[in-house]
Amino acid sequence: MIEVRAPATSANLGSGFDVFGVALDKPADIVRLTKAERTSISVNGAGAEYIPEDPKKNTAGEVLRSLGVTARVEMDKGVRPSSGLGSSAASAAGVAVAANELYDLGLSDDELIHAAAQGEKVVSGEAHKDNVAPCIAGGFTVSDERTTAFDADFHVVVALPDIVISTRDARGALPSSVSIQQRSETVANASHVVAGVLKDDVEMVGAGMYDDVVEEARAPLIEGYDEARDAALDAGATGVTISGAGPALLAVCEREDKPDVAEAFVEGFWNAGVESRAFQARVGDGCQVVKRGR
Ligand SMILES: Nc1ncnc2c1ncn2[C@@H]1O[C@H](COP(=O)(O)OP(=O)(O)O)[C@@H](O)[C@H]1O
Ligand SMILES: N[C@@H](CCOP(=O)(O)O)C(=O)O
Repeated sequence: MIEVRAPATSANLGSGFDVFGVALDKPADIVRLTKAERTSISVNGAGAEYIPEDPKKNTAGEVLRSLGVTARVEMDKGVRPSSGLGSSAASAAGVAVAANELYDLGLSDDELIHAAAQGEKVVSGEAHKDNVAPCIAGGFTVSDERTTAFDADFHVVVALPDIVISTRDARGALPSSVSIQQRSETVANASHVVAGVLKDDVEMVGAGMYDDVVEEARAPLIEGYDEARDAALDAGATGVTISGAGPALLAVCEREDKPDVAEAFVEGFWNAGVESRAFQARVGDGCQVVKRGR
């Protein structure tokens, strides 16, 4: 038996749509794998009632199939599904890492990320790596065919409004093309995010997260987005963006501003008539094997 802690992740970071992602220090899933002749999945915890146990419909089942192994999978969900915090990715990544250990597959992080992304395809229709990559590698990651991981530990606040948005629906809201000017603005902003991570400059990271393509298309799906975003920026956030496909919002800020930003997020959504909760976090490590047994 292998037990893995798989962290929540926040993908995109605005200008890095489908490419950037960060692992968060909390919340997390716990996945437990035991060798078995056929794959079975049991789910409990946050939003378990919305998560299929059919291996063909659960990200974990597709990951095991793509690795050519079977196992009994027990999931304790700490990452609420359809919130924009990589819930489906946490299961996919956690199971990939656990299977690698359980069957001594000797796979690299890039190979595990590829396998986990096949799981994401079951759910959102596309094998995007920007959740599973930071979930496996930890820190801040830049992913296309390959993944580059960076140590990062900047502070964030996450606001979770009482809204549900599936990644598949949010991807359907995107424009089919962008202008040359939008392309160059996005490349510039995304470059500032990477530079800010490398220079440990939270102002630069926050400013670089600005995006007027994906964010503009998805903001209408999140009631209270404008009020919450403006309130968080006024309270000291250096940048605010939709976390993944939403509805969660992610603010980057200095450590000392986290309580004010969290309070501002909730007040901003409240003023728009939307219940929400906010939690303080920071960029953290990737999947970790927490238990080995028979
Ligand atoms: N192991 C899993 N964990 C969470 N969601 C899963 C899993 N397998 C399949 N799903 C489906 O994926 C959806 C959540 O994924 P998604 O819409 O991408 O949101 P997010 O990954 O941000 O939580 C849920 O509707 C759920 O039915
Ligand atoms: N790049 C993807 C990220 C989805 O993240 P999730 O946490 O909402 O699953 C997208 O924006 O569609």
